[in-house]
Amino acid sequence: MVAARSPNQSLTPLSALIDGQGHLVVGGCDVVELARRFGTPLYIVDELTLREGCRQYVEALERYYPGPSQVLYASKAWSNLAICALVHLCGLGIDAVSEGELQTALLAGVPGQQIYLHGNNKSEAEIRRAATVRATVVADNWLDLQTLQAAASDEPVRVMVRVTPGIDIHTHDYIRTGHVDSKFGFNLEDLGDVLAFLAATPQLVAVGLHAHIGSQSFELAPHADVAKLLLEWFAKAAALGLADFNELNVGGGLGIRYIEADDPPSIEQWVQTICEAVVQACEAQRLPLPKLLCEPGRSLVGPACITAYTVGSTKTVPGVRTYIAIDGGMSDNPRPITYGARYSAALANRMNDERSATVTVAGKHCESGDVLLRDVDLPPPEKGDCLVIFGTGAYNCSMASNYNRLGRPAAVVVGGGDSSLILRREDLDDLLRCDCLPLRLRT
Ligand SMILES: Cc1ncc(COP(=O)(O)O)c(C=O)c1O
Ligand SMILES: N[C@@H](CCCC[NH3+])C(=O)O
Repeated sequence: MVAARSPNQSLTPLSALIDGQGHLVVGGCDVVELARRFGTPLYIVDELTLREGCRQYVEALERYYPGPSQVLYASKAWSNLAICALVHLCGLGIDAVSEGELQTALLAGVPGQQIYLHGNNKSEAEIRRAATVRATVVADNWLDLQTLQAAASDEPVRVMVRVTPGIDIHTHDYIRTGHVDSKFGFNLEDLGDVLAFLAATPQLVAVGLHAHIGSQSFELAPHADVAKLLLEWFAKAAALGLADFNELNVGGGLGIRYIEADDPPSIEQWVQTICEAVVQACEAQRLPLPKLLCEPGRSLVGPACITAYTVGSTKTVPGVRTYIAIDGGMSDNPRPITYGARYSAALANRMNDERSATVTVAGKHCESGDVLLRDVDLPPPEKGDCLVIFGTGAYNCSMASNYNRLGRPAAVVVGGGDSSLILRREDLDDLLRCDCLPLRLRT
C-alpha cells in the first residue's frame, strides 16, 4: 500500500491517509473495506485522535497549572463502554448526566470517586445511586439539595454546586448554558443561601463550584471570566466553615473545526487561558489554588470519528441542485436538522478524484429537512460510493434515534491497522424489543 496524503489534515482524524488506490485510510484501516465488512452507516473512531486529545488536556493542565487538576470526559458527547474505558486509560474521569451514563462509566472501569453526576432534574434514584458509588453530585437546584440531604443520612455525600454565572458565549442558542435565562444551575443571587445551607448540613460535603457556559465555543475570554467569577465565592465558603471547599470545575465547551472556515482555539490555548486566570485570581485574593477540573466532550471525541455511508439514489432538480441520498441521515446525525450544523465530507473510495460536482447530501428519512450537507463539492457521486462525513464523534451517536424505524449504526474503533466493534448495529429484533401487542389486538 502506498500511503500518500490526507485530504485535509485539519478536518480528518489524525491518522488519516490516502492509499495507492485513492482510498481513505484511518487507523491503518481502509475505510471502504470497513464499510464493506461492518456495513453502513458506520461510526469509525480513530483511537490515536481520541488519545491525543486526552493527552493534550492532561499535559496542558500539568504545564500551566501548579495545583492539582483533573480532566473529566463529558460522556453526553458519546457514552459508550469502550470510549469511557479509553479516556479513563488516558487518565480522565467522567461527567455523567443520568444513571445510564453513570452505569456506563462504572462498567467501563471508572471508579465512582472519579465520576461527577450532573442534571437539572435528577431522580431520587439517580442521586441515591451516585451517593452509593461515591460519585460527586453536582447540585443544580434546591430539590437536588433536599434529595441529597435525605440520601446522605448514612454516609456523607460529596456535593458540588452548579452556578449560572450570567456569562454568555456566541454559539447556537440551544447550546448556550451560562446566561441568566438558563434552565441549569443556581443563579448568583441564590448562591449565598446555598452555601449557608451546605454549611448547616454536615452530611453534605461541599467540595466546590461548577459552571459550564455552552458548547462549540471559539472564545477564550468568557471561560476565563467564569473561573474568576466562581473563585470570588471561595473565600465566602471558607468563612462559612466549608473546610472541603476546594474544587473549581470550569465545564467544557471548546469548539472544533467542522468546516474549513471554523477556527477554534487549540486545547492548549483554552487550558492555558483558564489556568492563568485561576492562578492570577488566587494570587490577587490570596486564595490557595483549588483543584481545577474541566469537562470537555466535543473537543475529545468529535474530531476522532467519521461516519461512513453508502450512496444510493440521486435526484437533479434542473437549475436548482442535485440531491444524492445516503443510507443514514438525521437519525444517526441529528445536528444539521437541530442546529443547522455544517460538516465536511469526502468519497472514501475516490479520494484522488476531482471535486467537480456540487451536491446536497440528503438522508433517507421521510422529512424534507433531513439533509446532512448542503451544496458541497465532491467527485460526482455514484451509487455505491462510500461517502464519509468528518468530525461526527460528538452528539451524533449519543443523540441518534430510531426515526422511521431505522436501526442505529454500528461503531468501530480503529488503530494500528486493527478494527474492533464497540457498538453493534441495531437489527429488526432490537427495533421491536420494547413493543407489546396486547392480546385483544392480536388477529
Ligand atoms: C455540564 C456540562 N459539562 C460539559 C459539557 C461538554 O461540553 P462540550 O462537549 O462542548 O465540551 C456540557 C455540554 O455542553 C455540559 O452541559
Ligand atoms: N448536543 C449539542 C451540544 C449539547 C451540549 C450539552 N450541554 C450539540 O450537538 O452541539
